[in-house]
Amino acid sequence: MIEIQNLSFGYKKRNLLYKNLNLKLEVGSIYGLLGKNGAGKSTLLKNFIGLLFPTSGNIAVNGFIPKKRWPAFLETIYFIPEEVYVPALTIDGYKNLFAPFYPKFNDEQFYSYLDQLDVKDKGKLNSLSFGQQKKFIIAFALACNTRVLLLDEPTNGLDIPSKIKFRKLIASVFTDDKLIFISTHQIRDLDNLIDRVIIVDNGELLLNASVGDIAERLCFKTVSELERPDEILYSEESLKGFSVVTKNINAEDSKVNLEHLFNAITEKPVIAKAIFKN
Ligand SMILES: Nc1ncnc2c1ncn2[C@@H]1O[C@H](COP(=O)(O)OP(=O)(O)OP(=O)(O)O)[C@@H](O)[C@H]1O
Repeated sequence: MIEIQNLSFGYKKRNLLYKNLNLKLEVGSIYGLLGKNGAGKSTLLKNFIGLLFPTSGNIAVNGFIPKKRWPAFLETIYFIPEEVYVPALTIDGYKNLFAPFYPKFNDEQFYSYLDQLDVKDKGKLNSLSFGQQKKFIIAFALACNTRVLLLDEPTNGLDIPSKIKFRKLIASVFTDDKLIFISTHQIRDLDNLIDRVIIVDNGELLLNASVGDIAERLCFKTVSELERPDEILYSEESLKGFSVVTKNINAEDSKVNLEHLFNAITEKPVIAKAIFKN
């Protein structure tokens, strides 16, 4: 579990990126953190893992204060940064060196995930391509079986088949006692994977809601004409008319379109906040 109370963070004290952010993330969910370039997604993840420290406020992850970086904390969490680093070691060499830090590391799963992601043993890891290195780290991270898994732009550098395999793998390893937190601006890669959406913009939390809740409060549909513009949070011309996001006044069933949701929330943050209040 991750609990953030009144978090303020800035790379410079006088220029805060986050101001008084409050957020509670529970195990049993796959969260998608969405935000534009520079919105502060990576910064937030680095605060969770203790690579950056809050300017003020508190963060507790699995009951620990991340900035203390106690071994008992670090064995409960795995962070895959956007740019992964692999040393000049073989797959087995890497596993033998780093797996002992994670008590729940599972060898059999590790090799199976490597196989599923099509990562072949070709000598030293640093001679693999960027995408292969990333898939190697994903396989290792999943085999660690940590309670919290933080992934920063995990699909960057992955080809299309690998993105599909990644999604399948995440869905298959997920259990109710885990919290998976995926930050990305490649929204389509999270389709059908996440069950909670968090949107940040300008250091502000604009949305923290389950996909079910979003489908209850908003309606995603195609209309031939834009009849009541004031009820529309977002519209986009499409082949059959307009794809729109509206308030779900008539309790219609619709599938959440993450890309349109993101545009609706970031373009109309005040209206969106009012819709998702309580
Ligand atoms: N080490 C740093 N020193 C100073 N400013 C930084 C540093 N790292 C990031 N920033 C700034 O903080 C802001 C948030 O950056 P961050 O990398 O968290 O955004 P992001 O949402 O992950 O972006 P992207 O989607 O492009 O990866 C940006 O304005 C960035 O320039």
